[in-house]
Amino acid sequence: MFKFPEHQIAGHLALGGKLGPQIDESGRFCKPLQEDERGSREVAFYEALYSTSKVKKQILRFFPVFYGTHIIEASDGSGLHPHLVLQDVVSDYIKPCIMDIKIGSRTWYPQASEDYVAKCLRKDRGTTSLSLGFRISGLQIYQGKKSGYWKPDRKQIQKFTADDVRSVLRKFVSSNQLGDSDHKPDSTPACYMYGGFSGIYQQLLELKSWFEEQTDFHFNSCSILLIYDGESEKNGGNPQSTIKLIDFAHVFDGNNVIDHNFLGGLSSLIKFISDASATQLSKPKWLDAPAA
Ligand SMILES: Nc1ncnc2c1ncn2[C@@H]1O[C@H](COP(=O)(O)OP(=O)(O)OP(=O)(O)O)[C@@H](O)[C@H]1O
Ligand SMILES: O=P(O)(O)O[C@@H]1[C@@H](O)[C@H](OP(=O)(O)O)[C@@H](OP(=O)(O)O)[C@H](O)[C@H]1OP(=O)(O)O
Repeated sequence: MFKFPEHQIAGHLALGGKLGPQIDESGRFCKPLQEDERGSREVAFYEALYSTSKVKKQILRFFPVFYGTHIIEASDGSGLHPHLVLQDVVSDYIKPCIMDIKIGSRTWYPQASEDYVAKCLRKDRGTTSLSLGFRISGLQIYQGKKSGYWKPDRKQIQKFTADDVRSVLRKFVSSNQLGDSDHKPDSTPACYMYGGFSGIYQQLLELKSWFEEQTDFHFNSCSILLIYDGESEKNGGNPQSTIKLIDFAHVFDGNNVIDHNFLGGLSSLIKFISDASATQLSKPKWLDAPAA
């Protein structure tokens, strides 16, 4: 039984009778193949990723597991349609807090048409892509039982300035995240999410060291998802924060050249995250102390 992914925060949505992703109860995320070259490029990328022995397991864990393609009923009622079958990367989280960050100061690619380049350039200039090397495409933050999720709409997110991005990154890990902009986020638990040996910050550094070497792929217009569990954090449990790369419709052969666009954007994001968590990148001892 397929349903609309309630925790989808960006991209094409199946809402309102449109063609979009669907999930099942076994933890699969089925993304419809776009009928133009974007669909075939994304499949080709996943096949290449898993067939090349060059990509180590340590790096593969930053991608959703790929289960091939499957023909299922499309969400728009148009009948059978091929879908990418992926791991639903948020299905294990009770209250997933998610941020979709599109990496790169340019989202167009050299092979694209003039119209497409112009469309991307407009967006890159109109958002923080050009100035910061990345932009936030979507987010949701769990604020507790009473308030539920803070999930700003697409239009609001597209207007984020560099200062908004700074503040949202802090808010993402704050203990009193409120949608209300007058409220100063308290980023006390930043050390849980961003820092620590296996936190988001360390994972991003690991990913960066791969990008400093890999020349097989150029990741145009891809996103990194930052994910943690808002519920287990509140209960003081293991936060299981993670990063996942997604959206490979514009990935091309790297032709033995470093992907400077992605690497630059990723380095900038790391700097912003490091600033957001300020001096709290390593877990202080008092956090390990048993409750009195
Ligand atoms: N494997 C996955 N598991 C869970 N959620 C996912 C997964 N892949 C994507 N998503 C959700 O769907 C959103 C959009 O994903 P994606 O960018 O792949 O779609 P798209 O329609 O190609 O986007 P765009 O229109 O930006 O090109 C993500 O922000 C995330 O919320
Ligand atoms: O509609 P398309 O052709 O699939 O292009 C989408 C585009 O509509 C979407 O913009 P928006 O609807 O969110 O404003 C782009 O997302 P961003 O806002 O993150 O730029 C998608 O990236 C476009 O898809 P693509 O990248 O394949 O051209």
